[in-house]
Amino acid sequence: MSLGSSPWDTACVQLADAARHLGLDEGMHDLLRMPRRSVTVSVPLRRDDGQLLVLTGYRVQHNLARGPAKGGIRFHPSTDLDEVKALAMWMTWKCALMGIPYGGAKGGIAVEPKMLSDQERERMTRRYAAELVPLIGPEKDIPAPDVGTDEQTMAWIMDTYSAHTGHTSHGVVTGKPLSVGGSAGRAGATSRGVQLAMFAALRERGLDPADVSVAIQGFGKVGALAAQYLHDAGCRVVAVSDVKGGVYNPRGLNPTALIRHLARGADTVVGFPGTDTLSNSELLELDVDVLVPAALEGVITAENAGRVRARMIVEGANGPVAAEADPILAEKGVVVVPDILANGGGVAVSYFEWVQDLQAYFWTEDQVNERLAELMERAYAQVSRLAAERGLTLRAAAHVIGVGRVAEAHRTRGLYP
Ligand SMILES: NC(=O)c1ccc[n+]([C@@H]2O[C@H](COP(=O)([O-])OP(=O)(O)OC[C@H]3O[C@@H](n4cnc5c(N)ncnc54)[C@H](O)[C@@H]3O)[C@@H](O)[C@H]2O)c1
Repeated sequence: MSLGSSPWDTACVQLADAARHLGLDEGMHDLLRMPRRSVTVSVPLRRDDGQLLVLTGYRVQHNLARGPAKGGIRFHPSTDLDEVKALAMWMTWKCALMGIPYGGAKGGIAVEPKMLSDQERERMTRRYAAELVPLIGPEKDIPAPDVGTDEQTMAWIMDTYSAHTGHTSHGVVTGKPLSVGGSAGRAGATSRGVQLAMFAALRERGLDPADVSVAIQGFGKVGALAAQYLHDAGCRVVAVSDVKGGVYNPRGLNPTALIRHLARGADTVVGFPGTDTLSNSELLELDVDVLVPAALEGVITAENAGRVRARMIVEGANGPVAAEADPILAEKGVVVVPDILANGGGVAVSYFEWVQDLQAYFWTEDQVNERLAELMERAYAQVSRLAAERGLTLRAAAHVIGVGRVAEAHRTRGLYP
């Protein structure tokens, strides 16, 4: 397969590599590539000024062999079916790698949520959720937050679904507020997982996490808390960015102060006192020990991979490294801790949330964090061991494990009819 740079191309190249390594036949490879269901819905929205705006929404259930579909919902202007298919495929391998009983899904609406009022966002979310009612449910497909969505979005989806089914259904979404069946520890879970994966990779190479410098692209739900946790653990977070640009201080930033700055109403990290401004592309090429892309996919490509100076990339985002960039990074000796491992903490605690919802019995934050650490450390150890045994990159090993488990589930279940 030729190397491409779209998210779907990248996902297909990664699957093809794993399929080759596992010796899967062409039929199984096709079965694993094709999304099980792809739905495109029209999302008509009455704006506050009375105008009608018709948006396009998607939900892709990539694979259901290991359990109900699981994956986030994204509100972003560049969301399209190609992107959602890729993100859904990565969810399938991620859930399998993390050892949790889910298939993979993803959804989204092509929209800039910041251009909508709170009321418009609520009406849009509820209409989209209503279109998905026949598809989603605690035993069928369980959405969660992603780029441009949050706890409140999940509460609206849960409420809309519950209104349609006639009873309160906590387990239909995860990443909910605590007041409606959310889990302690979910908000920080992806970022904690990023930290756990990063520290495991550093320690394995004899590096002390407290000695490393880090640059983080994306200062949203994943990036901001990753900055916070890494800073608290002693790392020097020298640069962070958002869609408007980045800030840099070689002596280290104070993520707590930056988060407070945004909470007080600033709409970007750019201009934060005591920092220099830098662009997103400059951030990706900084001379740091660890780079954490935590924004969108495809930011490291064949064009800029050669200029990456970080020794390690820990993928907080899904698909930030295009397939064509992977061999360039490997050649340079850059260790890539891949998305399906590094950001698997989010879906791990989503799984815990769903388990708690189904049992209507809730855990403490310490219990959640302890079990998250167990799952992350187990997945990291399995990937690292296979990579060492077979001379694979961490990404290839992670895919071999994830894809292999899904293929095994298909073989065990057999084909209907
Ligand atoms: N939220 C989760 O639990 C979770 C779990 C696993 C993986 N992820 C992945 O992590 C990534 C970030 O998700 P999030 O939930 O933090 O989203 P978010 O919407 O909370 O934050 C996204 C951040 O990226 C920035 N951004 C957007 N477009 C950008 C661009 N073109 N260049 C630079 N920065 C840009 C935004 O300004 C914001 O700071 C995504 O790839 C998502 O799929 C999220």
